[in-house]
Amino acid sequence: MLDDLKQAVCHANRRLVAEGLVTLTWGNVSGISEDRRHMVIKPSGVPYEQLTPDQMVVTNLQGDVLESGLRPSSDTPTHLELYRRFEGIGGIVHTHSRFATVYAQARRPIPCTGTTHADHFDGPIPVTRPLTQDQVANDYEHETGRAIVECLSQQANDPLRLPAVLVAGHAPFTWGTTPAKALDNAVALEAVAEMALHLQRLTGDPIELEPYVLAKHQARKHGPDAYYGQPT
Ligand SMILES: O=C(CO)[C@@H](O)[C@@H](O)COP(=O)(O)O
Repeated sequence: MLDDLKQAVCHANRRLVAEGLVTLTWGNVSGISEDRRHMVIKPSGVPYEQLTPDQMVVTNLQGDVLESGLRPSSDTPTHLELYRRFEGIGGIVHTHSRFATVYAQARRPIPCTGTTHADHFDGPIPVTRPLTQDQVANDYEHETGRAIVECLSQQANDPLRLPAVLVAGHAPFTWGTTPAKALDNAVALEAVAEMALHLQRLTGDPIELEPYVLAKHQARKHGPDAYYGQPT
């Protein structure tokens, strides 16, 4: 069942290590089936180098495990909240990559300081509201997902044009139309977080990119007349 998706999700999880985005097992990648009835996610706490496609866990969108002898990622309910709310999302990545996590734990958005950011993210990367003690005690991972959904719903931007959020006190989530694209966005997020922090140290304050340069970089890469890269 879902062999191609299991392959893609397993490959993206192993890429977390290759891209330097994870320490120990602090991260996970999932993907959703084309009919949006099933999610495939890595098993919880298994070292990435040991992961194989047949160990990937298949759930329905209510979170019932349909296939695998292993427990799914502890963040499964968070991924599911996002898939249920945003139809365009096909893959999700969670990491504790250092620089993006520093911003999440400082509870500060990552400012859009330059064109590198503008190519990937249509504005600053927002931070979720903190969870209450009750939410953490009773339904932690679902509530994390709900806080992400709420944060995105408050943005004017299309979630696929702003494919990242910082969970307050925790770490980043990114997404894309596929698990591989969600992973690319996690790589880009970490790069822009590192640059923003260095810039802030260098200049005292972050320097925000002019909005018209941001708009141009979004349009040339993602707009109807995009000319960045090759036609697909
Ligand atoms: O965020 C955390 C821990 O703070 C978890 O996402 C991380 O350790 C990965 O957990 P899983 O192995 O996916 O259950």
